[in-house]
Amino acid sequence: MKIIHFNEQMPPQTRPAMATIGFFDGVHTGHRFLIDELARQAHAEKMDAMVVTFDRHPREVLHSDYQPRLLSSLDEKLELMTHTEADTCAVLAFTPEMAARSAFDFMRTVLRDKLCVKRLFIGYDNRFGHNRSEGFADYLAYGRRLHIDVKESTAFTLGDIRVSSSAIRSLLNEGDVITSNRCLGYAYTLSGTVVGGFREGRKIGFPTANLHPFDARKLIPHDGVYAVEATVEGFDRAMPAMMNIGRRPTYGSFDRSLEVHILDFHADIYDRKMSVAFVQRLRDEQTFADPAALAAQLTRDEAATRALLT
Ligand SMILES: Cc1cc2nc3c(=O)[nH]c(=O)nc-3n(C[C@H](O)[C@H](O)[C@H](O)COP(=O)(O)O)c2cc1C
Ligand SMILES: Nc1ncnc2c1ncn2[C@@H]1O[C@H](COP(=O)(O)OP(=O)(O)O)[C@@H](O)[C@H]1O
Repeated sequence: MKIIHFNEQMPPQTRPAMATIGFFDGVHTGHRFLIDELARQAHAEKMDAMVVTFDRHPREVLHSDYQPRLLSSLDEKLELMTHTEADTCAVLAFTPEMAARSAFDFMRTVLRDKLCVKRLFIGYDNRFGHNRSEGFADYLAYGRRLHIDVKESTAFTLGDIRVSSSAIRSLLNEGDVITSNRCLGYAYTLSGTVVGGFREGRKIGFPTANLHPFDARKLIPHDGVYAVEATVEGFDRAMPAMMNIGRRPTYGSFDRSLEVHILDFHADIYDRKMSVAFVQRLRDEQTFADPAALAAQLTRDEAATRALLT
């Protein structure tokens, strides 16, 4: 897949494209359904299948009160896009100038003149252009003037769930990683660096690698204990592990931390990159009478993790 970092000075694309536009947070099953249908049509007509997206969430630039936590960083999104049938992903810097453009101006100067878009698929709930003030009927009318064939795509559902980034955020905020993973089509993952903690873990026989996420904007699932698959830089396979997201109440009250104990593993991994893919939530975080009681529970959590992952 070709990645274009859009800028005003770039020469126009010459290959006619069928495109879709959106933030595509998480590149979930609904996004992939839309992109793969677009690609099928584009390839049948010998056109480029193009995804047009933004480098950051519009709300971040517009300083909106509600800032959604993200399902994917830009790097993760581009990596996920390589697993779709899209030929090209055009990444636009979402700047205040970009936000100020009208939908018509955007369609004319960016989509038609630079990206050579001939057909545009717009998600059933997608809006773009200044203040998101227009709707599908307007895009259709602008498309007629600009010779862009505008199509509306339908909602993708899995059983009774209408898959959307916000629905998946809600599921992760409730700790329902099983349903969120079904909607995503892959296991939700957090990546970061292993940093030092309080050195209590090893005293109770459960050393924990503390994960410091690369992107502070990523969504952290609901507090609690999870079975996860951990991948550590320098080790070639995913390893069964258990993770606590919380404030370690047994030891006092602390900021939220992400602590991962990898099963059957003994190595110093400070400063390494680590990714954890969520598999299942095991329980709430609890306050134990003492570290020995915590250790006894961790032994039970380990057995549950082993039963799930090995
Ligand atoms: C799977 C797992 C579950 C945990 N559950 C709890 C818990 O319910 N309550 C708690 O106070 N600490 C819990 N912890 C312990 C803390 O997350 C942390 O590992 C411990 O305080 C040691 O921290 P340190 O490694 O930074 O010294 C759990 C740890 C793991 C790995
Ligand atoms: N099985 C394991 N799972 C996670 N980390 C481990 C494991 N074995 C050794 N380690 C190492 O031990 C460190 C954690 O030890 P711990 O006593 O919990 O201290 P701290 O959390 O303060 O760093 C990890 O960062 C890692 O380098």
